[in-house]
Amino acid sequence: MTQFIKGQWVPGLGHDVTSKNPATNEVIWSSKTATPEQVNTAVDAARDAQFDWFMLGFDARLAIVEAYRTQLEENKAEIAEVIAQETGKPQWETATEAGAMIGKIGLSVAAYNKRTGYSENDIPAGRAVLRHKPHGVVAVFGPYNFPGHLPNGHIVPALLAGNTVIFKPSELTPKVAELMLKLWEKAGLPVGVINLVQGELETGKALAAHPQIDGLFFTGSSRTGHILHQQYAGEPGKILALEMGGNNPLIIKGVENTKAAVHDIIQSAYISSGQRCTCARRLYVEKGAQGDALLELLASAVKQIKVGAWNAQPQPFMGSMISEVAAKGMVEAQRNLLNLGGESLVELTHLEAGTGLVSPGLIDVTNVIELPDEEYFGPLLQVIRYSDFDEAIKLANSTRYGLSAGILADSREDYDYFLARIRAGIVNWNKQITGASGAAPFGGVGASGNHRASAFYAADYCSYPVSSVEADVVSLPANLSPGLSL
Ligand SMILES: NC(=O)C1=CN([C@@H]2O[C@H](COP(=O)(O)OP(=O)(O)OC[C@H]3O[C@@H](n4cnc5c(N)ncnc54)[C@H](O)[C@@H]3O)[C@@H](O)[C@H]2O)C=CC1
Ligand SMILES: O=C(O)CCC(=O)N[C@@H](CCC(=O)O)C(=O)O
Repeated sequence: MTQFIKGQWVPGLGHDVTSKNPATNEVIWSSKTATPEQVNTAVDAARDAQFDWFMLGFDARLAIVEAYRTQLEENKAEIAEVIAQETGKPQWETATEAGAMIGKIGLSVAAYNKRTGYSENDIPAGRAVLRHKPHGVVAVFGPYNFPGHLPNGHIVPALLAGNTVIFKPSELTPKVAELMLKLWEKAGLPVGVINLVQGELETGKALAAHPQIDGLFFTGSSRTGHILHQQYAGEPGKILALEMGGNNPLIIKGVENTKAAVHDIIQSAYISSGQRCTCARRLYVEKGAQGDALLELLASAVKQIKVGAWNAQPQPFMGSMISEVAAKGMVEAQRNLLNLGGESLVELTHLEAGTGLVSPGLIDVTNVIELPDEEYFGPLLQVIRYSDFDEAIKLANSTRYGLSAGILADSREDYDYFLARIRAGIVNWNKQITGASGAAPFGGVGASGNHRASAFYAADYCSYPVSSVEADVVSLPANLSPGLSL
């Protein structure tokens, strides 16, 4: 029973699917996909539930969302364990993901009030009132890398605003989604307010193309996001929020504390085995002795990064990648860069056949004439040596993406210069470029998004403003317009 449709757990009527622990290849979940007909039923259920959910009012909706928070708190250890088992991320890391899911409730309430909510201003003989209304029925598509936190970041604000939801998680993380829905059910969510449809492309396509969807909130690859963007062309009435990938640059310039810089680089490029949209992919290091020393220390530290299963003790820094296919994809990406003239500083290797376990890689691509502008979604950092700062910034900006970017530099002037010129939605100074705050907007420009930032600004795409000019009774104005007499 893996689909949650109209308040009932029902079996999928499509084909068989399984989910595996990528560190051991052990099957941890199996089921059948939701068919397009089941997607229709889910959308109908969400439509039937929507007006009553909205009319409950914010406080009553919030009470249910708060009950969900209690469920998250009480089941935090289980959530962290299921995420770890299904994604391969180490437990220390998935504990922070479970914590972020809990934190999302308070942040979403604050964002609802600050970004949307209700306000009024007195005007002559009346008032101007601003309210926000939900779009209606929205679809939420989640990625595999944060299978709890990122869909949660769409679902919670969508529900608070009064929308109803059909959630289509990544086919690689169905077990996490099932657990989330069980917690919503326990929180007492009314029938039809959230529906879960599990499946692959067929399920996703049926949902995205459904005529009764008022909006689609997507976090995933740029490739899929672009398909959805084309699909929604000519549909101005539907809200589409796309949170996509990046080919993120990190520049190093004039840093005294090399060890600290190496730490920030590792946290930027290798956390979550490089499977974060914010991860640094391109590292710009000045030519010369200082840059050489930094790279030497970096290569040595990268070689020492511990990789292991999600539950290994002591805990590794990097867990498994999501699948063996993803691991092989990274080996292939490295091979391509070597063929183009790259020089391996630390080789990325597939550690164990049948698993997603890879060691982190570092590759110097300074001599590659045409560096592919691709997001290699794994632990492979490309190094580019530069001669002057303007060149580094120009190279950093030579991407169609624009999600995150950073500079490690002891000079504030250098940061200001970089900040003014770099094109990205998240720009950090002397901090890792991963681990964005949910109290800030989160989104990129270019091929990284469609200007619908998420996190604190998710409230914005979950409702539309309704402006009213109101008076309690119909009254004649003190002065009539010229040419009128009554
Ligand atoms: N900007 C952001 O906030 C974030 C972006 N990402 C990006 O997500 C990617 C990794 O996640 P993945 O799960 O591989 O993304 P993906 O694009 O493969 O899948 C995302 C979702 O879309 C569905 N889907 C795929 N093709 C579809 C189609 N043609 N029609 C409808 N639905 C379809 C999938 O089943 C899944 O639910 C990376 O590129 C990463 O950078 C990940 C996390 C955060
Ligand atoms: O949505 C939020 O609350 C903040 C955004 C966030 O958590 N970003 C993380 C993960 C994004 C990813 O999947 O790569 C980050 O910046 O590391």
